[in-house]
Amino acid sequence: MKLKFTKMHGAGNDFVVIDAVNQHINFTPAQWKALGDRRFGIGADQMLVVEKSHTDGVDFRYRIYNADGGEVEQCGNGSRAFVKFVVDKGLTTKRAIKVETMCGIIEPVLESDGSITVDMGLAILAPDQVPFDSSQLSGEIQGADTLWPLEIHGRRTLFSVVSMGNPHAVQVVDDVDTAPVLIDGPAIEHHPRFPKRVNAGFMQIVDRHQIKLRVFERGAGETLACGTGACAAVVAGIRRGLLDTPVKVDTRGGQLSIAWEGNGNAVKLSGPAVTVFEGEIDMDNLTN
Ligand SMILES: N[C@@H](CCC[C@H](N)C(=O)O)C(=O)O
Repeated sequence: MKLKFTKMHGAGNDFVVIDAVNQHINFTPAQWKALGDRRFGIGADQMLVVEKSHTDGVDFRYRIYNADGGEVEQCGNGSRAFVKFVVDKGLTTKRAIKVETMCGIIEPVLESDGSITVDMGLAILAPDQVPFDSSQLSGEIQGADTLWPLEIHGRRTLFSVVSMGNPHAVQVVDDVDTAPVLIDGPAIEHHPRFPKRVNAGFMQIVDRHQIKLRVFERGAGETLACGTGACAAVVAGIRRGLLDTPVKVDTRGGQLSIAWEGNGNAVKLSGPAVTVFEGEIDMDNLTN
């Protein structure tokens, strides 16, 4: 089978985007993994699939597969790429689009200056819904947040746990450039207290409206930017009393902007979405 795809990125978090409105897609996890492979496939942090929604009043369904082939709930940078894709391909003429994801409906808007802002919905803060197993742990209170102590490679590390539909564990570090992201990231991702694994965020506070952030993503490794990771870090930083909305998030691939007015309000994410090239791949040539 020949598959048409578009290669895109949002602040260097890169995607293979597939139109499943006009193509029939039914791939195995091994095929998704093969597509995402940077040597044997196209290469991407995530594969994004654009489908028609069957829910009234909802424009599209958006499915997300990590580079390891697993389907996941949410992808913030991908949601901006998604909007650019459906508008550029003429799949919609709307500028405010309702999109169904595995964890609910998000509402991205293409602004008149071409930038894309996504209403990512509410942050989920109850540990068991992240999901995070906090049994027999005593958390430390900081501001309105509870920090959970976990032992990572013999060091006691304090985490905020936040779900943006997908799970995040955020820690504050002095310097993101020297933080042990590649060493501790896998240990945090697979820590037994996160039953669905977790995305591991390392946040350096620059000032009350700016952070630097690196994220070791579940199922993808360290990426150049993580949209939901940026949302989770800013929510954690505001709850801890370290940040005030809005917050600029500097990642290794570019800058994202996050606004959050506190409990009961949706998290808003803005940032770039870029098309790199279009292609076609013969699925039969993939090694899986
Ligand atoms: N890059 C993403 C998040 C993609 C999913 C994540 N790796 C997970 O497994 O939850 C973003 O921009 O949010």
